[in-house]
Amino acid sequence: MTSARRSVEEHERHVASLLHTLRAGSTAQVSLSHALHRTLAETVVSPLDLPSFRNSQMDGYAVRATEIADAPVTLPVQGVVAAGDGETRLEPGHVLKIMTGAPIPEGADAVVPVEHTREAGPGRVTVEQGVFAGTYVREAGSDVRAGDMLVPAGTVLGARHIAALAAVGAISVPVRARPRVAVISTGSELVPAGDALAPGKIFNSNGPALAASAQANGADIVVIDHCHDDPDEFVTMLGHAVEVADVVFTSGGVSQGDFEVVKDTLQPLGGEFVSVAMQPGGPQGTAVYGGVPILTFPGNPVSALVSFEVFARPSLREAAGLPPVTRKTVPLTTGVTSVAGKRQFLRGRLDENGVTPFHGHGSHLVAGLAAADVLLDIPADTTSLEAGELVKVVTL
Ligand SMILES: Nc1nc2c(c(=O)[nH]1)N[C@H]1C(S)=C(S)[C@@H](COP(=O)(O)OP(=O)(O)OC[C@H]3O[C@@H](n4cnc5c(N)ncnc54)[C@H](O)[C@@H]3O)O[C@H]1N2
Ligand code: MOO
Repeated sequence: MTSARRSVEEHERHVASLLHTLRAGSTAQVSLSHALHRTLAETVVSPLDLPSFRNSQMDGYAVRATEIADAPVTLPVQGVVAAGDGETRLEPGHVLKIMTGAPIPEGADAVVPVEHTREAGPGRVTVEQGVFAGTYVREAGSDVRAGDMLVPAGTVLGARHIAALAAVGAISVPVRARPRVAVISTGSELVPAGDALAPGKIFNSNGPALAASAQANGADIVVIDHCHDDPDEFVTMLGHAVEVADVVFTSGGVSQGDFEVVKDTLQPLGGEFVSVAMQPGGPQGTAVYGGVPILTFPGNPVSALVSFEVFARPSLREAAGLPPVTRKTVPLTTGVTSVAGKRQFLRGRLDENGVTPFHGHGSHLVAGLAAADVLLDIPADTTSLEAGELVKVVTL
């Protein structure tokens, strides 16, 4: 029998302490092409000035501003400087045609855009407007200086950070290691996609869903397996999983039936199986096997995902260096009722008017789960809320 009743908060603390091993904070060096969405483990300092040399912001003519102060002025064109060219020198009394990104010739101090000039016969141009020194010149180091911070530690790398890192020539970056997760779905009724659905059988949805949830929260999936209600098979599978994973998530086999493979195997080995005062996700278990923490989630698909959300997601995100999930407080569009003494996690949809809870509460409603974009978190001591009252929601 289930041994004890726990509040959600107590079980959260218990799981968090069990998963402290994930927070060792190891780092990995990954190539920049694999760094998207990873968390930077150390601050990256720019190894060079950006721009690394003075260059033109416009296609036009490099000039000495004092020589065109009385524009319109016609001057000989000394030549052309393209992007990628090396250093050049502007002779006094001349202009140099210049392209965007090309190095500003020594002696020049401004660029006149081509639109403000006109050709004045072979090799000559008339500059129609004067410019101040510095106009359309991108100074070396005006973006970042060598030795200054480019991207701080703890940044979850997006395309914009990759742009800055690539611009200074970074080949690889130090990132927080991803927690390695094993997912084992249990149940003799389960068949994998592609197999025939014989009478009494169902497709395994928890395995792919838990794996996707873990990946979405910074984890690498190292095992995804399915086990029949067979303790020997389960022990063998678990043994393989703990060799390669930092944490194992199981689903199913934890309540009060005759074939509770997870509970029946792990309880005699010191696993704790409790009833948590929440709905869905009441039957929960934890164990340590081969030194690796195991979280055993209930089998109903909604219960499994809500369990992940409440108990696993915070620790996984912390281990991966991802920011904590934020909760919003929003008004209800319709009233809700709730069971006294249990924290309810209702599925719902959020829009500009507030959150609309779904009315079917069954934990097997997996298609309904797909239609939800938030979970409403109704406190254990609340039994009803009116439309317009505020509730906490967490984005799925
Ligand atoms: N007498 C009692 N019966 C039940 C209780 C209880 O307190 N007393 N609790 C109910 C609640 S609440 C839940 S949640 C479930 C949890 O049961 P298990 O964790 O043992 O899960 P199973 O019995 O293996 O499966 C439950 C349900 O979910 C389906 N399932 C399981 N795994 C998958 C999967 N990978 N993909 C899709 N669907 C899955 C399974 O076929 C069952 O329909 O127990 C209640 N019973
Ligand atoms: O916890 Mo069960 O999750 O209510 O269906």
